[in-house]
Amino acid sequence: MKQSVKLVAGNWKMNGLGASLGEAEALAKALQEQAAACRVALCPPATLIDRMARVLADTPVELGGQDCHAEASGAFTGSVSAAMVADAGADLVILGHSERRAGFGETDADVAAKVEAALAAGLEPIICIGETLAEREAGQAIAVVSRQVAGSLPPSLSGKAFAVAYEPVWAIGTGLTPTLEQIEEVHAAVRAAMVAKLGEGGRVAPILYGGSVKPSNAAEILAVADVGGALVGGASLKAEDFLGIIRAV
Ligand SMILES: O=C(COP(=O)(O)O)[C@@H](O)CO
Repeated sequence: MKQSVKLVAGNWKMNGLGASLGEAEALAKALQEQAAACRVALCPPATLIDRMARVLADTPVELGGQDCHAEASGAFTGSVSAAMVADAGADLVILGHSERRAGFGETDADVAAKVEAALAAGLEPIICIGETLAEREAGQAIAVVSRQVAGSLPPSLSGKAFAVAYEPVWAIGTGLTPTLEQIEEVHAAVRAAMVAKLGEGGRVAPILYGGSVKPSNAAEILAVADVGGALVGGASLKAEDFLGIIRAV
C-alpha cells in the first residue's frame, strides 16, 4: 500500500489563551533547528488561529480548526463556517471529534455535510471516528468504526487530501491505550471501509491514531502497520511534549 508522509496534529481543544502562543513559538523554533520527518499541525481554539498563523508564518507547522459549520453563512449564532476557518489561516479542520459527537449530538450525516463544506473551502478534513468502551466490550469496535467511515466520508472525498483519525473514546484523556494489535486490527478495518466507500481514493489518505498519545508511547504506536500519524490532545499543549512525539516519527 502506498503510504503518504505521516501527519502529527495537536488538538488544543478548549485550552489556550494568547499566552499560549509561546508554546507555538517554542515549537516553531525547535522545528527550524531540527526539521521534522513528518507533517506537523496545531489546531488551537478558533480565536487563536489568526494570531497563531502570524506566529507560524514561514515555518512548516500547519494550522487547523477544531470544527466548522456545514452551512456557508447564516443565522447560526456562535458557529464558524469552513471559509471563516480557512480565512483565519487554517489549512486543515478536525471534524466529527467524539467530544462533538457526544456533547453536541453530531451524527455521521452531520459530519459528512461538514466535510463537504470543508472541501469547498479548501480545507483538509481530519475525520474522527472511534468506539466507546461499551461498544468495545460488546465486541462491536470494528462494526462501529466501519459504520462511521461509511456514514461520515462523502464520495466527494475521493482524490482529495484528507485524513481519518481513529480515536477510541475510552482512550481519550484517560491514559489508556488499546494494545498495538488492537490498533492494527482497527486500522486495517478502517482502511477496508475507506476503500469500500471511496474506491482507490480510500487507499492513500493517512489513518491517524488518537487517544493518550505521549512521547513515551508514540514510537511504538506510530510503527504499527497503517498508522499514518497521530492526533494528540493533552500532550500537544506543551511544546516539549509535542516535540517528543514528533521526534518519535
Ligand atoms: O481527543 C484526542 C486525544 O486526546 P488525548 O488528551 O491525547 O488523550 C484527540 O482528538 C486529540 O485531541
